Amino acid sequence: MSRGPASPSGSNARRAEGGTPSVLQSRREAADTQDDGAPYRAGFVSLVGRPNAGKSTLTNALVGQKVAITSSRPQTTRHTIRGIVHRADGQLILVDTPGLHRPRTLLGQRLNDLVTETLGEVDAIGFCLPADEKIGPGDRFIAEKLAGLRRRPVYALVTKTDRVGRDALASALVAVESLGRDALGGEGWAGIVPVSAVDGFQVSTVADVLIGAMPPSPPLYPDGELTDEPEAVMVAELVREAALEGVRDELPHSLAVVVEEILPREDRPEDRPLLDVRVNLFVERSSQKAIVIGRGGSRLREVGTAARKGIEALLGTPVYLDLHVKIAKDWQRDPKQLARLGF
Ligand SMILES: Nc1nc2c(ncn2[C@@H]2O[C@H](COP(=O)(O)OP(=O)(O)OP(=O)(O)O)[C@@H](O)[C@H]2O)c(=O)[nH]1
Repeated sequence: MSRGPASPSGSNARRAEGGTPSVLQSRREAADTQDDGAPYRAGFVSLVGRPNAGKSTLTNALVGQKVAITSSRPQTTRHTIRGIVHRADGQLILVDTPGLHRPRTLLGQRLNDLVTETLGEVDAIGFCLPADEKIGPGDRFIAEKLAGLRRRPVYALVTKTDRVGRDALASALVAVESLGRDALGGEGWAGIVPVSAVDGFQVSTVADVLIGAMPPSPPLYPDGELTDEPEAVMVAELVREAALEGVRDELPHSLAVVVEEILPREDRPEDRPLLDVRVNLFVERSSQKAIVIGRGGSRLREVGTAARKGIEALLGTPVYLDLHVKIAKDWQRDPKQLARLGF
């Protein structure tokens, strides 16, 4: 099973384009126009920034729904997670990258490679710089990397403005502007937008600016599809594998697994995080439910233990796994149920 992040031209993007591998080329051939004559725009955006800069929180605020795992501990986002912003005038596919940092370990080097790879494919980049922290060597390192990708517009998003007063924000903006001129050369940033994902200040302005930077294109994803979260897909696979272990003949295709929620448990000490993972297993008949659960729940406990180990290894965090077995009668023959189960 692949554990790498999905790239912006990954499986779902291809699906939305009817199987064409090159999303970036084919979509430009058929752009729609809105009533006011302005073209509909759609494309890929990557939010970068050092660990804890607020990338995941801003992704959630833009999408309007919790999609990424946020935490006050740095480096929680190991995989690229996408959220999709649907608006009347365009669509943004957000690629949330892990904290870009100076490579110290092999994993760090791998992460940096992934980030650079991702950035090579997007249409615009939002560089998150927290308003309440001084610009440091980590930020300069990232800015220099971005300078190597000059073709993409880079917007400075000055995050967490709710944490500072007016004067401090003004000085932060001045510092960010000069970082852009020094590191990127020329006119520096394509734009600077102060934003707070917590109180909502200018979140829609960030979306306006980024949509304006996208190429004219028809929507790349169907409306309502908010996220293509590789974690959820992989978690579902791990549970499905564990649930089918030893009973494949009895439950050939009758098992659908849906990840309802992956959320960090609140009120945990910073050094002991816990993820709550809630998963539903759908079978077609009560006889199949009995097989999955086993005598006195013994089999379901084994399934839970096996799946939990895999999920913890995947996400790198202790996990509380909550499994529920439900009957969805004849789900394989019912289009409505199939849609609900993600088929
Ligand atoms: N007050 C305030 N806090 C914020 C804001 N945005 C993020 N935070 C907090 O800053 C911390 C880091 O935010 P994340 O969104 O997880 O940061 P990230 O850049 O995705 O971090 P990594 O996954 O480590 O790269 C969390 O504790 C957030 O709650 C904001 O606009 N205002």
